[in-house]
Amino acid sequence: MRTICSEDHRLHFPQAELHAGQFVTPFERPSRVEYILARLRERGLNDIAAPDPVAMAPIRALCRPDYLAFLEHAWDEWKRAGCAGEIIPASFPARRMNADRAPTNIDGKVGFYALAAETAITAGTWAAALSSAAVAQTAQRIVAGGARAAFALCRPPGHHATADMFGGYCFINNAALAAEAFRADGVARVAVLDIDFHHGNGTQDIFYRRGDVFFASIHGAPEHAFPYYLGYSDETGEGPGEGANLNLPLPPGAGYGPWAEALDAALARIRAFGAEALVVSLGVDAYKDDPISFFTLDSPDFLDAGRRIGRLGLPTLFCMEGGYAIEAIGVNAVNVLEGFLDA
Ligand SMILES: NCCCCCC(=O)NO
Ligand SMILES: [Zn+2]
Repeated sequence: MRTICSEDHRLHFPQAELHAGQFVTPFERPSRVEYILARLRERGLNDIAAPDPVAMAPIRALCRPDYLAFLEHAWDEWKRAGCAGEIIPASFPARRMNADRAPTNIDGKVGFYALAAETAITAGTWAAALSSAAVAQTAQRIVAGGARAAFALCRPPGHHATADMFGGYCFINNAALAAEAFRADGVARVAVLDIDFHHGNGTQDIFYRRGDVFFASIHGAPEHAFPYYLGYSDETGEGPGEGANLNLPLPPGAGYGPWAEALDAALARIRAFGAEALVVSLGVDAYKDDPISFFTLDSPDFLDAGRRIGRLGLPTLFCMEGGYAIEAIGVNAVNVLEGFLDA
């Protein structure tokens, strides 16, 4: 299995993340990639390459133009406005306010395009987000070209990003880009399976009214887990997308038993949907020692999960999402890949 990874992920490493009322070193940090690369090499998965240059047209097709312009120019505008620190959202369009018009003021614009306050933007964030998108695009082309699977070692992650919002450490939705690329390649029905602990609200939002891309997510119940405001089981899609969205929320403390049942349910629905290609939003924050999550999966469970996904028999693109138990992230992420290859 070929892995695609860009060194430019290092351009995004904010000084701080707002967590539990304190500014802490961000959980989503460059060393995550190092641990995964080390484990890939340790397990003989040495086929690791840099991405092709980013293709902007698919990103422009996925994201709203004003949002992309915001991401590209936010840092310069922020600095021109005399803001001393990194960009952190502070004012949001709240209930019964006008969420359709972006302010001119950069502080207002930041909150307009943000879905949460933990994710800072720095001077290098735009370039890093584009490099992560290029990683997903390049890995998708490998699968579209006939490979059984490929691993897009994306950083920053993407599954919380919508067409017009960033947050949850995400800026551009890499998995959605890959699903759209499969569609553009002529794959009639594509499935996105999100096994990150957190609901992939961005991916859901992007495909919610679409019947050609099936979205399934296993995640911490939204009444207890970020992103909180999407991810309920009664969200089943709208219009042409009715029935093409499957949320499988699980309660605090859920272990591999119920999690694997949810996975099997998702895989059965993906099979019934008739998917011809699969994108896996590969977050491993369902791990028992993850610092910001509440499932209790252990490392061998990720091997079994990979096997179950592999038995679907679809061309599969793995897009790295979350996972913050840094010492274990390599084992857990690569276990999914090895389980898949073993299926
Ligand atoms: N309090 C913010 C939590 C962000 C979670 C990001 C993530 O791992 N998403 O998959
Ligand atoms: Zn996550």
